[in-house]
Amino acid sequence: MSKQWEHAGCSVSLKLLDNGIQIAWDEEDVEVTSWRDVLGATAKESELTIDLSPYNKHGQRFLENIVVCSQDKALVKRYEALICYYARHDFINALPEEEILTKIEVERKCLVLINPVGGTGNALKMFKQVKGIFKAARINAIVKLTEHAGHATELAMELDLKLYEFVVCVGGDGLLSEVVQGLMKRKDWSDAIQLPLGIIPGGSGNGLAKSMIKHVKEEFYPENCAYLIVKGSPQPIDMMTTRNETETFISFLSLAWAFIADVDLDSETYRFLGGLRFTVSAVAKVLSRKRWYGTVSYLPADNASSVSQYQHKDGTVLTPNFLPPIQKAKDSVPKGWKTIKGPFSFFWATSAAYPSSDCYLAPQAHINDGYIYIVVVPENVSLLTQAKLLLSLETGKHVEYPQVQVIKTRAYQLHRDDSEYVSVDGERLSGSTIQVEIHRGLGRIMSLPL
Ligand SMILES: Nc1ncnc2c1ncn2[C@@H]1O[C@H](COP(=O)(O)OP(=O)(O)OP(=O)(O)O)[C@@H](O)[C@H]1O
Repeated sequence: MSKQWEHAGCSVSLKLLDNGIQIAWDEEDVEVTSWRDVLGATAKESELTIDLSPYNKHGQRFLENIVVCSQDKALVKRYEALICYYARHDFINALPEEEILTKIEVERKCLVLINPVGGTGNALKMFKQVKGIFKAARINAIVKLTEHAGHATELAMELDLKLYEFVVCVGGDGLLSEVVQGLMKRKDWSDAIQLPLGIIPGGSGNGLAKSMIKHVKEEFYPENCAYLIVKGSPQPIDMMTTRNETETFISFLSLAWAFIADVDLDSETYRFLGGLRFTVSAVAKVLSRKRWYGTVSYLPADNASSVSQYQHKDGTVLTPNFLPPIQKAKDSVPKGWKTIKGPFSFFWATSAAYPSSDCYLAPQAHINDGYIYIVVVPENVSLLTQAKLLLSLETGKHVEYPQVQVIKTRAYQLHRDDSEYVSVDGERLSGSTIQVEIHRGLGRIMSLPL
């Protein structure tokens, strides 16, 4: 064993293997750190610092480093380049070593938008907690705090798309939604929406961050979300045309009506209660025995297997494939669609498994499977059943109740009394008719393969 390196005063051998970085003190004393936990490396003279992000017993990632030294400075430089490359790329399918070493390293730069008032107002503190992960992965993070509602939309509309590799939102789903609206309002929207986004959960709902982290079997901590961004690559994410008679909105997560939307709205009254406000508002709503009247029509998933990628008409407009013209939607439902009428006890549609971090609403859903999952209870249920259903949302067990229908679709429309609250990715949408159609893989998000 050739020991060209020193670690903590001992001679060691350092090897880059297909399963990770191996440090061996002798034949028996060998330690391998998986490439999955390696973020990068920095050479300084004869010293090589290898930055790692392993996890503790709770699955929370943290920063750690190994420092090794060699008198051979060319070797130190060589290992720096190779480790940085293997930390980002698949080792087995990697380029030959000599090719990696001749590659000119391009600076990785991202824009980080922080909503200082999102959730409990902790987003800035949260970013400070995770920014070392960006540095260790050699990503230059340019930070901007949003100054008012709508600011992220303005920034996304003006953004030079060539400036950043990706844009990270430290805030809730509402902040990411603002960025998406800004990108989609641009003339070059079809290029702009390909700008990869990332999310660190500094809001209240944080549904997208939770859905992504669960898909890749990581635990839901800000550090793990940052890790997912820096170790990840752009992955497709579905987005939805969501429209009423007068406006079109692009959503990526959910539409809540009935019980959930009302609880969300009413909880504002109880803001002084902090995190408890949702529970208090939910209990009050269950006891009120309110039911919601309306009609839901949808295209069954089986009838739509061949299409619903997205189309740009004349290169300018994002055009739905399945939705009927909204003006006629009230009087006729397209052929092959199904309709269910209320009273409803529950209605929540989502394209991700978790529309909110504490609700495992659609266990089957995947953010790029091209489907929307409408979870609906189209009947009156007893107070006890309703309470049980709501309590089982956290674990996803609600889908086992016979009263719960999970409808898989690519397009649907909802008619209901306009005075009733509907929220789309946390934002209010009015109109007595609302139509939604999913566009598979319209956007991109930074993650390990989903
Ligand atoms: N500086 C600011 N002052 C006031 N409002 C802001 C500011 N920056 C952003 N906002 C608004 O805050 C809204 C909500 O933000 P965000 O989504 O980050 O948090 P949240 O609503 O608590 O979380 P979630 O959307 O996950 O439920 C955004 O839609 C945006 O319009």
